[in-house]
Amino acid sequence: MMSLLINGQWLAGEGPEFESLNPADATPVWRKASASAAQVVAAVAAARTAQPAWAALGFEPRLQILQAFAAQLQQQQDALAGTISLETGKPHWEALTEVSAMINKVDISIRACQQRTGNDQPGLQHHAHGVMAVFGPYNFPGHLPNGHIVPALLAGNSLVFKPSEETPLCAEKTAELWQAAGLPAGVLNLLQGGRAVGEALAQQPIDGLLFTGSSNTGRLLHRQFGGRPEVLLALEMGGNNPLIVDGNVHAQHAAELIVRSAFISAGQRCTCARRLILTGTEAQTDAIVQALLALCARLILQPKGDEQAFYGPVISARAQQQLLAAQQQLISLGGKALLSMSAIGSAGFLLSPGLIDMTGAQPAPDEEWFGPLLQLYRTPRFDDAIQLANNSRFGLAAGLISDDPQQQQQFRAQIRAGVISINAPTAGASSALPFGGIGASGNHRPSAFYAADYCAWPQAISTGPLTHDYVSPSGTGFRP
Ligand SMILES: NC(=O)C1=CN([C@@H]2O[C@H](COP(=O)(O)OP(=O)(O)OC[C@H]3O[C@@H](n4cnc5c(N)ncnc54)[C@H](O)[C@@H]3O)[C@@H](O)[C@H]2O)C=CC1
Ligand SMILES: O=C(O)CCC(=O)N[C@@H](CCC(=O)O)C(=O)O
Repeated sequence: MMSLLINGQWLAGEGPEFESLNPADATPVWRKASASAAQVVAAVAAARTAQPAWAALGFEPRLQILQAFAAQLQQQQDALAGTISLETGKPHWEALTEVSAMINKVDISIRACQQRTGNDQPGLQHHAHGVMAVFGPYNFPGHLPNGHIVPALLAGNSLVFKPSEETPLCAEKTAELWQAAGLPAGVLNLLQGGRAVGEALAQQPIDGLLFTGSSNTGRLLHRQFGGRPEVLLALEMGGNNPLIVDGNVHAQHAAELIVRSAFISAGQRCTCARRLILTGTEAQTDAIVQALLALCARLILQPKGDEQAFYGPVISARAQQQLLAAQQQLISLGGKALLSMSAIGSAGFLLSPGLIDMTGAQPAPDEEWFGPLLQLYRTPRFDDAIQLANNSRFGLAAGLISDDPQQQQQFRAQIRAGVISINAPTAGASSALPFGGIGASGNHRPSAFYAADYCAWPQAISTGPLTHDYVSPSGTGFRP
């Protein structure tokens, strides 16, 4: 069965078979063969051959193909959302917002490319890097790889896309839409497979690697790229995101923002809040906790991508077990389960939300647990809350819920995170702004609006009239 797209041809993989499952009931969705080492080499060679003509085509014709892709997405919106929902377990309404983000990415990338790396400024032009590899995560199998693919193609690069092994069908459907949009053969190649295929691709003679995924994998890639400074490496990684809440705010409003920050997508967003830090008096923090618990009790959780559900299952049995083990670890460190996260149903990987009070417990590991597990810390003083929030090796997202202008000002000045929110959910970042973290969350190559920057390299041009004046008779340093 055809699983790879190389030089415009759908081919059967020659590596080991693997499958993706529907997280709602653990039934198989996609089962095909991964790419062999030789097919990885062939995909990069196809991209290398196709790239010069793609770059030479010019900005306008490339832009038209991107717009045709957006039109394809528009036409297939419901079907693609169905595939995303099937393979990730997210509710259909949420998968539809993911496809909308993919559509909007095209116009935003065109604006970003013109503003940040346009060729109409005197003395400056930009060139594509050449062949870029794109590695995608499972949580947004459409939108997040698309956030690299669209700007990279617009800039004139050719690509080899290696999606997450959890979501091969989403990638296959997206690649079909690129073909239908008229993208020339070899400009976007698709390789399916897991870690082995990723490692093989990273070792190829590519010009850039655009990665969205976990901090551990990003670090491995960074190590693998040691000694290859000429290869562009853009790493978008995870976070251990704090959300500070001032005890003076309306408890119900705070609870709604906390739930949207921590539990959207079953906590499977890199921007989800992981550490809730409540400041204020005991009575104030108790009121917020009570409102939060009451709201969590009203959450609609469905194993299948139900239209009504707030969130669906986590991606796999392994993820589910890791999250339950993480909760156990927090409890063994002295955490109190105010809401115990537990597996729901006999099939599928649904988890109820968890809230563990870590106040006074031994320090929790500074890890990203990618699911609906929220740690709670109470501290009376706002200064301490900021310190606690910054006490992480990560620096992706951070939130503040407070009406106090002074607290807002202090938060803006002192918080160490690339994506911050004030009285808004931590998740749901804008594509029209830069998106990336500091510390262990990235390598200072933010994506979204700034993706244009890592998709092209600048060339400064000096021009002058061709005269003899450079070596003038009166010029310093020359004999008349
Ligand atoms: N900062 C950001 O923009 C975002 C970050 N993420 C992060 O992604 C993670 C969830 O996604 P996952 O799919 O679990 O990430 P992951 O790191 O397991 O996988 C990402 C990609 O890298 C590949 N890969 C894994 N090991 C590899 C290796 N040794 N060499 C080469 N390639 C390898 C995978 O097959 C996949 O295509 C979370 O940590 C989350 O925070 C997710 C969304 C956005
Ligand atoms: O990449 C963009 O266009 C903007 C960033 C974005 O969409 N972020 C999303 C999802 C990322 C994640 O958390 O996995 C968000 O902030 O919700």
